[in-house]
Amino acid sequence: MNMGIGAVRHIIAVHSAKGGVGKSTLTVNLAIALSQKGFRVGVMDTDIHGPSMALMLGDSSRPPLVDDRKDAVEPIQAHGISFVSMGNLTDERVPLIWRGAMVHGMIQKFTNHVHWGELDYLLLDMPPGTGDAVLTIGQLLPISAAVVVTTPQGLSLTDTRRGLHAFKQLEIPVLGLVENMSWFVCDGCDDLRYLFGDAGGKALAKELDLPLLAQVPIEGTVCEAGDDGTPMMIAFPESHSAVAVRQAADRILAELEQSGQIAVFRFDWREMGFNERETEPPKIVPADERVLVQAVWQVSSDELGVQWHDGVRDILSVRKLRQNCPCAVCVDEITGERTLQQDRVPADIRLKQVSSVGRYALGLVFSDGHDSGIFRYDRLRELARKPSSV
Ligand SMILES: Nc1ncnc2c1ncn2[C@@H]1O[C@H](COP(=O)(O)OP(=O)(O)OP(=O)(O)O)[C@@H](O)[C@H]1O
Repeated sequence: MNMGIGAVRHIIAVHSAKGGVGKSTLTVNLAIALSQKGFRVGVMDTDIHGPSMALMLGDSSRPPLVDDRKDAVEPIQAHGISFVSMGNLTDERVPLIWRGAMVHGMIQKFTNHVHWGELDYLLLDMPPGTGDAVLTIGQLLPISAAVVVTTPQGLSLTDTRRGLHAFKQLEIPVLGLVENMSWFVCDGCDDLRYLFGDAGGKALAKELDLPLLAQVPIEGTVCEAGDDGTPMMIAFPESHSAVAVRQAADRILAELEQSGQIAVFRFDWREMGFNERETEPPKIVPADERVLVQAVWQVSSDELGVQWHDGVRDILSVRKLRQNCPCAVCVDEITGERTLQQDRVPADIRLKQVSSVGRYALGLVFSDGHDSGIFRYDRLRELARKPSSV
């Protein structure tokens, strides 16, 4: 994916339906486990209301500006990974009570104004729960896949299901569950003891039809290392929890490979001037041929070009797009009937803005001010093949 600045191959969301289950701890340690395998890894702390990355990675400094630019910063480098967190921009002890719109703005800043450079994996420490913030992030970023963290005591089927439903809506595949604080080693006898029996995580995974990627033990060293700013993958690389996190990282890579998941590129542009018709897409085509949409470009003032994964190119008239807007204002949600009167769409309608929505759609803003249409790629392709009347 092309981020505002830099290129990221895969974005992986680490999520939990409930707070306090160790999602941030696992995000950081998974990121380090992946970097120890030789990958270039970044972490974006999207848990804006409760950022903990700066503390866990032991660096609360401000991100440095890129050269002499005022609008771009470098991510902070710590323990072999890059990261940004609100914890580097505000005092972590001050809770942020922000409205959704500001969360949206901050994610855009973390995406467009951070010089991530070339990354193999960008891990997102997601906000807990299944609220708006998760949907917003899923729509703003082309997330390749998600990993769900739970604990034996947090094994709430209903909550986890709700979380999974949000990912399904966003067409983000879930690679599996990681059960944290699942077991411990008995001090006296070295036996493994499961806090609530070893079947909990397995049963939940079975119930949800997801792989159980790892069961991470509860260990004092995890907490200690997190509080000290040196994550346990570095401070205690031979601990039971480090071994389990390495196993989770291996499984994530394997599941990602097996599921055939691919990185999707991100784009966001406003109306631009042009002198001639551009029938060739610009050279922003990712190498992977499975990417559903390889390029989107402005062919002329009233045409949009799309190049698909199979090399097929379509040129869609902007007026036809506006006439076929699928939003609830233009189509009756219950009957499915089009309420927008086709002939009322001006002949000279233009596009003001085009952006990718998550990994599945285009968001279009038209010159008549209409901005609520989300055009799914599959429907767009169908539309391109419909006779041009409507
Ligand atoms: N396996 C573990 N063993 C011991 N302590 C752990 C383990 N995992 C996490 N912790 C501790 O549990 C606490 C909560 O962890 P963390 O902040 O990662 O949770 P979270 O799910 O990200 O929370 P939030 O919902 O606030 O974002 C921290 O003090 C952390 O050190």
